[in-house]
Amino acid sequence: MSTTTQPMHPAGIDEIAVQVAGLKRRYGQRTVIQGLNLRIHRGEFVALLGESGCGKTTLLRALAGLDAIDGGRIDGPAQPAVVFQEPRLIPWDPLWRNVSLGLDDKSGKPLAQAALEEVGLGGRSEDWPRNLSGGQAQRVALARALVREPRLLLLDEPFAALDALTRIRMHALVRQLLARHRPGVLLVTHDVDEAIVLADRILVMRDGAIASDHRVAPEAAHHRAHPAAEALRTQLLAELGVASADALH
Ligand SMILES: Nc1ncnc2c1ncn2[C@@H]1O[C@H](COP(=O)(O)OP(=O)(O)OP(=O)(O)O)[C@@H](O)[C@H]1O
Repeated sequence: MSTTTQPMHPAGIDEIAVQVAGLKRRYGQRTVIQGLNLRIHRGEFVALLGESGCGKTTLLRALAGLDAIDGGRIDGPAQPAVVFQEPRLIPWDPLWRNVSLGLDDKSGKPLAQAALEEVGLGGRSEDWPRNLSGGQAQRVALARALVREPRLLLLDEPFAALDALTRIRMHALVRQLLARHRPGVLLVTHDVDEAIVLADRILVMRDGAIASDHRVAPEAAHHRAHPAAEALRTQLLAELGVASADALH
């Protein structure tokens, strides 16, 4: 069973970050995405859940312009910002240069320094990627993504490789950063609780399309044990084919 509702986006936000209509993507004879529709506004945080292999990364790569599409339309920025599971930093460039990649050095360096400051690494701009922890490296990747004030930010499981405490700190940081920069965000994750904590809307992908679209009530995002969070978690796990009791183990 799925609940396909068209939730309201937060008040005052009407600029579209990306709009997808009738998207189709094939690998050889195999159709992975078929007739997918999606709209994300600026300032809106959308999480995408779905069983392994359902096509989440394929969708993200299409939105990122990394892969061609076989049908439909994507109306959005040609080069949105992307953060992957691994930070993908250039080892022989200091942090500021990693963050200002593609910008010219003169204007890029102060922008990169300000972005590093924002992610709590203000004193480290001349340092090297090899000297960073996993969480710090991922903060540099976030700074690099936000330094150009993107209209659309794509996050492909960016916190999956981090330990639980670092992940919680990253969630708080991401919320702060996004409140300031207000891109539209699409987060691919396997973590139902991460989706509830971070997202305004949660989409479940199935059979190559968006099967359901859930608005996250603010009280559910702020309190894990709130009945609204419990109800949404149970609903999402059921849609993903996992009983809630199994998810605890
Ligand atoms: N380059 C490729 N060539 C052929 N098939 C591919 C390719 N990339 C992905 N696929 C197939 O497309 C389907 C969707 O893959 P995708 O990586 O988008 O799934 P996913 O939902 O992101 O999975 P996961 O949650 O496990 O990361 C899978 O069946 C996969 O085998």
